[in-house]
Amino acid sequence: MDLIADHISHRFGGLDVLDNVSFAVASGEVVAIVGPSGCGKSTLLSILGGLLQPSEGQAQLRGAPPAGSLNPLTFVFQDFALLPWCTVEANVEFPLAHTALDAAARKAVVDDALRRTGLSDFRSAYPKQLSGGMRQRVGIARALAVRPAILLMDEPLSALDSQTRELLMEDFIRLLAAGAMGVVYVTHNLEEAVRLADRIVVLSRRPGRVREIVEIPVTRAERGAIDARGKLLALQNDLWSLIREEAIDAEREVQHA
Ligand SMILES: Nc1ncnc2c1ncn2[C@@H]1O[C@H](COP(=O)(O)OP(=O)(O)OP(=O)(O)O)[C@@H](O)[C@H]1O
Repeated sequence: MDLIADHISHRFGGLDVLDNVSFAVASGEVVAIVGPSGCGKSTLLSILGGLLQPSEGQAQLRGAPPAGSLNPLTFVFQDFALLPWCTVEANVEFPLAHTALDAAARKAVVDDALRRTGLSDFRSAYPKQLSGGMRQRVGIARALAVRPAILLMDEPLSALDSQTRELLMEDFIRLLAAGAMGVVYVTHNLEEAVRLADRIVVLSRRPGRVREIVEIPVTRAERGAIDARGKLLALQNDLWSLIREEAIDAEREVQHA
């Protein structure tokens, strides 16, 4: 199943936030969205996920959802958005509550999501007993439980320290290799973008327009190799040159607001 951003523009009252944004995410593909602060990345993700109706254009899903999918689109948030009074298992099961699955089928789905995220031994723990990285694994397991066609991720690693972020990136690369899930990955972090994405949509300063769509010329499986790392670093520097001036302007604007 593919997700298409089709000429999306959005304004909040008198504030133009997005201007004619178009791109597509095919199944199995990771598309990162980068751009200066306040350029409309989270707004775009909300529109893609159907939480917000755009002023113009549309977000469309094309094709059949994966077998057993309970929801074609699902979100992973920066702050994990877990229910603190529920165990890991109950958090992962939460989105299944209003589905037609019986208890045994729900348990099978939860077990599978916990296994894929390395959480099987933590099923009875509460979020406050877990590190930030483990909490975000719960957020990812909960998203996987609905077997989405497309995962919408808003800065999923930015609340984590750099070592945990590195571990979760490795987990995430493994997880993606196993399936045909498409991903939209909003991030400020250009290193995450070049490590995880197949393509990077670079947005301009607000109102966010597509400045460039950059293809990553190395497969995810090859990105650990030393020469690939050099290529990715060069790409990361190119991306930074592309957005640096606008990032400075956006920063000044935030400070003077
Ligand atoms: N519900 C809303 N009502 C009014 N303005 C909003 C609303 N949501 C966001 N905005 C404004 O829209 C602009 C884009 O916000 P958005 O959060 O989408 O940008 P972003 O690129 O994700 O920002 P950041 O990089 O800082 O996370 C900002 O100026 C923000 O203040």
